Order: sequence, then structure tokens, then C-alpha cells
Amino acid sequence: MLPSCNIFLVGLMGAGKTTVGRLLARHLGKVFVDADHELQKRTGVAIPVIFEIEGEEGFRTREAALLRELTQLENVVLATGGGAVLRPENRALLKSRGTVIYLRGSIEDLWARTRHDRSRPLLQTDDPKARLTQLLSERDPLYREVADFIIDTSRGSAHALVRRIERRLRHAARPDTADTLQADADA
Ligand SMILES: Nc1ncnc2c1ncn2[C@@H]1O[C@H](COP(=O)(O)OP(=O)(O)OP(=O)(O)O)[C@@H](O)[C@H]1O
Ligand SMILES: O=C(O)C1=C[C@@H](O)[C@@H](O)[C@H](O)C1
Ligand SMILES: [Mg+2]
Repeated sequence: MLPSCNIFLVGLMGAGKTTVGRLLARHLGKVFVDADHELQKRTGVAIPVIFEIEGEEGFRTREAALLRELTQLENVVLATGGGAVLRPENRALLKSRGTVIYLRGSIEDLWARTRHDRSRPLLQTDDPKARLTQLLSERDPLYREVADFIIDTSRGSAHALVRRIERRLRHAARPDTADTLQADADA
């Protein structure tokens, strides 16, 4: 792990950044911060309202400003917004200020986890599953670009994912140890 001991979770909507991030922070004794929640707390409105009033660009500008601030923290697990990797300056910040973990899910899983939740403005379309598929193909290279490692979230509960992440982090800290990494080689 990098000296700042920050862990940044990236991935698409429904990947489990919030759910896994909260648990992971508790396990590692770090502070959990969720960029989406923080933005809503600061603006006093829900994310769909920001999209409605300021458009996606307005939201991205707020998101980038917040990320500049949150990446200066130490010893946090940060759940980023699903589109945080879109701006190059955000990707540079994430890469330089912590260990970045890409939580990757299959379209079927992401869809199952998001289909009944209307809090994601980008999925308010006639065909949200097709939109999710398009977003994954556009963003997958960007998530990979910033990631120190990838965790496949389509198997295992959130608790099991936390255990897998802990193993990967331990191995990253002591790369000479013979670990059963093949089980996690899900990139
Ligand atoms: N490993 C998992 N197994 C089963 N369900 C999961 C898993 N991870 C998350 N979930 C469920 O999927 C839903 C979406 O998870 P979560 O909100 O954590 O995703 P997210 O990555 O934070 O999405 P967003 O980018 O929209 O904030 C939640 O209902 C959560 O309980
Ligand atoms: O994937 C995205 O672009 C988004 C994901 C959410 O986390 C929120 O940040 C917002 O709904 C946008
Ligand atoms: Mg979330």
C-alpha cells in the first residue's frame, strides 16, 4: 500500500463501492468516505437534482472539485462515484494518492443490483440495461487504467469481497510472500 494508506474504490453503478467500502473501512480501521453521499450532504440535494439543474457537466465539475479535496485525506477508504474516472485529472489524483481497486461486476449483476433503484440519473432511460452495457464498455478501460488491482464482484458476498481485498492488500505490502493469489486473479 502507498504511504498515505488510502484506498480508492472505482467501478460502475451497482459494483458495490458503497457497500464493500463501508465494510472494508471497518475491517481495516480506516475512515469511510463516500463521494456521492458527501456531495449530497454538501449541496443539500440528491444527485438527480444536481443533474436536473446543472446537467451532467455541472455534476462532473462538482465531483472533480470534491475529489481534489477528498484525495488529500489520509487513511481513508473512499467510494468514488461511478463516473469519477472520466476526467483525466481525477484519474491522475486517484493514481497518485492511494491504492485504487476496481470492483468489476458483470452486466447481469450490475443490472440486478440497480434496476429497482431510481437514484442514478444516467439510468433513467428507456433501456437502462443497454445504457449500463454501454457505460461499462466505455469506462472499463478507464477503470483498468487507474486500478492497482481488480476484484471480480460477481461471486461472493460483500464480506467475502472484503476478505479477498484484504488478502490482495497484504500481498501488495509483502510481494515476496507465497499467497494464493491465483484465486483472485480475476482481472
Ligand atoms: N457483492 C455483492 N453481492 C450482492 N449484492 C451486492 C454486493 N455488493 C453490493 N450489493 C448490492 O448492490 C446494490 C448496489 O451496491 P452499492 O450501492 O454499494 O453500489 P455502488 O458501486 O456504490 O453504486 P453507485 O456508483 O451507484 O453508488 C446494493 O443494494 C447492495 O446491497
Ligand atoms: O456512473 C456515473 O456516472 C454515476 C454514478 C453514481 O455513483 C453517481 O456519482 C452519479 O449518479 C453518476
Ligand atoms: Mg455508491
